[in-house]
Amino acid sequence: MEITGIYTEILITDEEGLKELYPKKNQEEQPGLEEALKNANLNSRYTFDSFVVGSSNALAHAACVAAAEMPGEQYNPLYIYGGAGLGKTHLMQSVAHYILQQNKNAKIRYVTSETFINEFVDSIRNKNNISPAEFRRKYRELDVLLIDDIQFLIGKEGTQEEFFHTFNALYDNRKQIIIASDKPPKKIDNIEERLLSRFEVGLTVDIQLPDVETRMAILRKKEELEGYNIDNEVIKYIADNIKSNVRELEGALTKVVAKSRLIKQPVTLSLAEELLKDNITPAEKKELTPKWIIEVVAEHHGLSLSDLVSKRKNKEIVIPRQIAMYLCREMTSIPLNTVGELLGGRDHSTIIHGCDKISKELSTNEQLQSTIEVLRKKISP
Ligand SMILES: Nc1ncnc2c1ncn2[C@@H]1O[C@H](COP(=O)(O)OP(=O)(O)OP(=O)(O)O)[C@@H](O)[C@H]1O
Repeated sequence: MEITGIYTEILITDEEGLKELYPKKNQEEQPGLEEALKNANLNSRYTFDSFVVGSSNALAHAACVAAAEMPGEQYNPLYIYGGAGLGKTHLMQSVAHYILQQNKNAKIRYVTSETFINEFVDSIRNKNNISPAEFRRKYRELDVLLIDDIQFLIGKEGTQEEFFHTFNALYDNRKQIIIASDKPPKKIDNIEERLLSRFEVGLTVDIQLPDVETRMAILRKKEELEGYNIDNEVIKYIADNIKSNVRELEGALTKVVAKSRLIKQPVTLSLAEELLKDNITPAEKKELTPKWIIEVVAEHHGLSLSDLVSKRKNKEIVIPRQIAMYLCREMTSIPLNTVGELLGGRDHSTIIHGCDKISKELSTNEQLQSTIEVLRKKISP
């Protein structure tokens, strides 16, 4: 962390452990395809089959399917934008994978703009035995070009010029171009008008943050692909709490599974709570009021507000209700009568009883300790 500025976790395992963590499932490719994927610089796991479609990415997915079925015909260029870790690379590579499945000899290349820049600069310096002419040929003879993180290329004068000509050569020959970026073309700083107008000839689609149903489906898909077997309550917990992007969502599941295998224990809700307490996406910061606390507690337990304040006395509701009482007492100085009113008109002694019950339980119940810790973070990040 001190050196890279990135929070990194290191997992020490052996070959057997690795096989268990990453079983080779669904990775058998037909002969020749694997090599074609490698030559095109593609990750063989990024396919339409492994991509979960939800409302946040449906349009981008449909556009990619159309581009895969009729490359260069309909949406050219296809420009996909959205935040980090939301599936742009996965989706654009799925198009290439699909095309290669139809024709292993299709000339396809996936590059980040950083690689494009480096290769271009190397060719000018005649490094790696590639001349500028060869560099040009390599890109201008492609059937499909996928270029990721285009925002980093804009403004780099020589490279931008080179890219412009590459773009024109491919476009004029009706070759498919797919571009990914963290922002729409118009929002890229210093983008030249001539490049902007070319990007805008095609289709621009965005990918948004997935909703909770899509997050659940993504976790289920990962579980299926990796051969995990995880309880629904754990999947729901992760989907409810890791909202920032899909990369983190997948990382959370891997972390929980890895830990459970290391300690040779099943994946349980309390293990997930314990491990992920620093990863949960904080709720939007709001004023610290009992109403806010009650809302967060209800949402955390998958209950509606009306359930939490109702007269119902089943355990699934009573415990979260008492947790809400306890947190209101611990985190605010609002009179308990007011808390009682907010919790469905309960009297002072009921609130004291609920708070004391949780306090007592906390001294021995580790799962409750970790729930309270997570809730405190969500309430007051
Ligand atoms: N809808 C989805 N279904 C299945 N997996 C997904 C989905 N969206 C994203 N992923 C997975 O999330 C991870 C991150 O996705 P990806 O690298 O494509 O994001 P990105 O938008 O290109 O991010 P960045 O801008 O940081 O490069 C990948 O492992 C990818 O497979």
